[in-house]
Amino acid sequence: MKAIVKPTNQLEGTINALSSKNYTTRYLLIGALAEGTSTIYYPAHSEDSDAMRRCIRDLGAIVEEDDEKMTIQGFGSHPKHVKELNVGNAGAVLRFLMSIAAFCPELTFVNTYPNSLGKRPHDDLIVTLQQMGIEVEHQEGKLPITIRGGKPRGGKLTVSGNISSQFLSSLLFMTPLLEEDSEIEVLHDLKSKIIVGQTLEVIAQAGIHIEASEDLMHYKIPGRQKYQPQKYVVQGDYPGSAAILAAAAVTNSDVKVLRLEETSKQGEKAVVDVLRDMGVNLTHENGVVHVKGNQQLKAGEFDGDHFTDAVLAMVAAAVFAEGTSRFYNVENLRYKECDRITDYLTELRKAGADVEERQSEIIIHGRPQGVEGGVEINAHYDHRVIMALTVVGLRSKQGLVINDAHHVAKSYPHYFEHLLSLGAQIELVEE
Ligand SMILES: O=C(O)C1=C[C@@H](OP(=O)(O)O)[C@@H](O)[C@H](O)C1
Ligand SMILES: C=C(OP(=O)(O)O)C(=O)O
Repeated sequence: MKAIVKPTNQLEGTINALSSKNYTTRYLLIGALAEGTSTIYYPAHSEDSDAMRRCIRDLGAIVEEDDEKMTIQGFGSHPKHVKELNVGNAGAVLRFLMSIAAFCPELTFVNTYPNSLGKRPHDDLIVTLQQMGIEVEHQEGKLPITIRGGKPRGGKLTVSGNISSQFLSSLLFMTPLLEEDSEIEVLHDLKSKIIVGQTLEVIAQAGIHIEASEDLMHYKIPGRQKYQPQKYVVQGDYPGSAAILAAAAVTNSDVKVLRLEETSKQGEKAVVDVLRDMGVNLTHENGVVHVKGNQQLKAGEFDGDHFTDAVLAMVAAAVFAEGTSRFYNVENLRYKECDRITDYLTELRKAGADVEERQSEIIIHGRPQGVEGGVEINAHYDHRVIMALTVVGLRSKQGLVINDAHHVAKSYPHYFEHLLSLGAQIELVEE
């Protein structure tokens, strides 16, 4: 699908935020790891959450659903001994399930997105699985990956947090099910640290006990624990909503996004403060973010690691700010669906933005008068590139054509529909 994004001066209306992808994948997983029936209310429906649902089904969970909820009858620590799993393009799903695969005799994760997930590194988790006595066959740390498990060992484990927090989260989900107690030490830095809080939150909801140090770098995990089946309610998704809020910020707008809890543990909640710092007129009360955009933004400097999945949307807003903005501590954006620094900036430059990259920084010299546009954008298989470039297109002089825009469905299948309902000028062309 192609998205033809036309200059749009005004956005107005109210939308319900999509359901959180990251909570949905987590609840599906811990539902599968429980023995008994768990219920998830308002689960996300996206390619990534569907990938987790499909994989836990393949591994033996029984999943039923209606319009409002899903029920999952889990397999506990005894997944079905399947030979192959296809996680699509979902990094978190792959990495979370690589540890669970250690309970299977031989399981191969296939490579169906060679140009996206197929390029992402998983070495840091492979090293830890090997510490547990698991044999892993891989292509220099990349897919396809075969895990020969059976009886993973606990004990003293280390994992690097330099590239991704998903490796640590994966181990936190799995180690409580081991026979032995475990201790995990995180080596180097821990990127996207904030999202580990979501992992610990949902694990605790399922009655699992983990002792975490305050800096989230050390963990003590008693073995032989059982996930309890529970009822979970999925909150609204900040990373996806960040793009809608950015679109409202760069246009003349009166836009409300509902279901965005002020008390959420999602790091991307920070976008409310980021936009406020950029001078955007907004309020956040009773789960509603209300933006009254007037196209006047000012530049700022932000530690992007706190809101990793919303950095691209905030950069898109900064393209139209007065002055030079800097998003620092974002090197691990290079290891996501595409290189979200080099690839994203290539597309922004085509659109007419004035941007610079460092190894771990994005610098934007704002153009409050707008950018030229009038070009075709390569989506690089990345939903967040698509969403962010759409924001830029709305404020461009000649619009933008975003190729392969269907990849938006990785996290936010209704993104364009939501923008259209707010009055955005977008034409979708099936190819
Ligand atoms: O744990 C998770 O569900 C996620 C962790 C983050 O990845 P990194 O830890 O690789 O930054 C985030 O970007 C991703 O969308 C989801
Ligand atoms: C990076 C993302 O997801 P994942 O790592 O799970 O593929 C994302 O949703 O932006």
